[in-house]
Amino acid sequence: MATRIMPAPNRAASLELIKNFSLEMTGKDIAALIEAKDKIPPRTRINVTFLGNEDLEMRVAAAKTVRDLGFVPVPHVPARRLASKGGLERFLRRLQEVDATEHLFVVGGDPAEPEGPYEDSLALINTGLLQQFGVREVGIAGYPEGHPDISTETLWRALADKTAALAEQDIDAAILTQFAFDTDPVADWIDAVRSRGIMAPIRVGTPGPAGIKRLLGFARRFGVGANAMIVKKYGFSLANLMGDAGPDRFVNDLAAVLAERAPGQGHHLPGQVGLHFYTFGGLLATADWVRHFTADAGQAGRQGAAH
Ligand SMILES: NC(=O)C1=CN([C@@H]2O[C@H](COP(=O)(O)OP(=O)(O)OC[C@H]3O[C@@H](n4cnc5c(N)ncnc54)[C@H](O)[C@@H]3O)[C@@H](O)[C@H]2O)C=CC1
Ligand SMILES: Nc1nc(=O)c2c([nH]1)NC[C@@H]1CN(c3ccc(C(=O)N[C@@H](CCC(=O)O)C(=O)O)cc3)CN21
Repeated sequence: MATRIMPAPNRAASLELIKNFSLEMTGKDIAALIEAKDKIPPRTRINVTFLGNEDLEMRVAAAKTVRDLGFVPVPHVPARRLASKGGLERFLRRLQEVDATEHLFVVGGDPAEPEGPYEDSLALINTGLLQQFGVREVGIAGYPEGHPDISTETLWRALADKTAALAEQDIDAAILTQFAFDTDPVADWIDAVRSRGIMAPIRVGTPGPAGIKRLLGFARRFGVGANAMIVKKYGFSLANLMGDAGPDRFVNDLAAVLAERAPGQGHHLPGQVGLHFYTFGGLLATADWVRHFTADAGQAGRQGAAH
């Protein structure tokens, strides 16, 4: 694929894309969140992962801390990691006790085989339990670059089934994507989602600023494409594996590409698109990066207006 010339940054579009961003933390990032709290706008949505290396108390404590600090908790509920219906109800009840069930992210879960009764996130949505625990919006996963273990056809069918199931239960849906380093697949995937009549808000998974080796490590761990051309386009070179890389180019390029894709040129309106930052253990660095990027884009916009 010829390397597309990246469009000039469109500051207004970048500001539009980054406002109402969401963040992700793990159950081990409570101290980091407390340290970063003054750098994060009030009512920012903060996802709390449910990985194999935390326990129930940590996950509930993290969700409680998010709510207590004035942000909106979005706990992850990975279907395959729940051992029983009772376990799911216990988790949802504990989250409701700390006012953290309004927004959930319901995801399959990385285990190759389910550890309990739920094969996938649709099965969990179809239990009908979510409304009983006050759930108002469910985030579901999207894959602009596909998934290493799941066929693209299966992913499209799952996306359609989940959004339909949530609509039937009168629960709002939001699509949260796997992170990426290349904007072309993301813009094309957004077009494909809208062409299927799925209009749910999309939050594009974006790598927070982190060490290049760490970013590539997570890319490999989660099956995210990161070949030499793409990481160069993102802004770091495989030759130089030291130092940090931030998503400046990714955010500016995606915003500009989406702004260029006016309807009528064979594209669909992108609809509501925002950014979800995977902090990769760098919550404060990500919060700082967002503040500086937003200030710079705003300032450049004002200067531009001044010319
Ligand atoms: N932030 C996070 O925690 C994220 C996690 N993921 C991972 O992506 C995978 C799929 O999640 P969803 O899109 O919610 O799928 P899903 O639960 O909607 O399932 C879609 C289809 O893929 C199959 N499937 C689900 N998880 C699988 C797995 N681990 N291995 C093989 N097949 C699987 C299901 O049987 C179903 O047919 C999960 O492993 C999930 O943990 C994806 C994105 C973000
Ligand atoms: N397939 C898939 N599974 C996932 O679990 C997953 C994705 N994709 N996409 C992106 C997010 C990001 N995820 C993570 C998971 C762990 C850390 C992390 O910082 N782990 C550190 C510290 C230990 C901890 O906090 O758990 C580590 O070194 O593992 C970050 C992001 C989970 N997510």
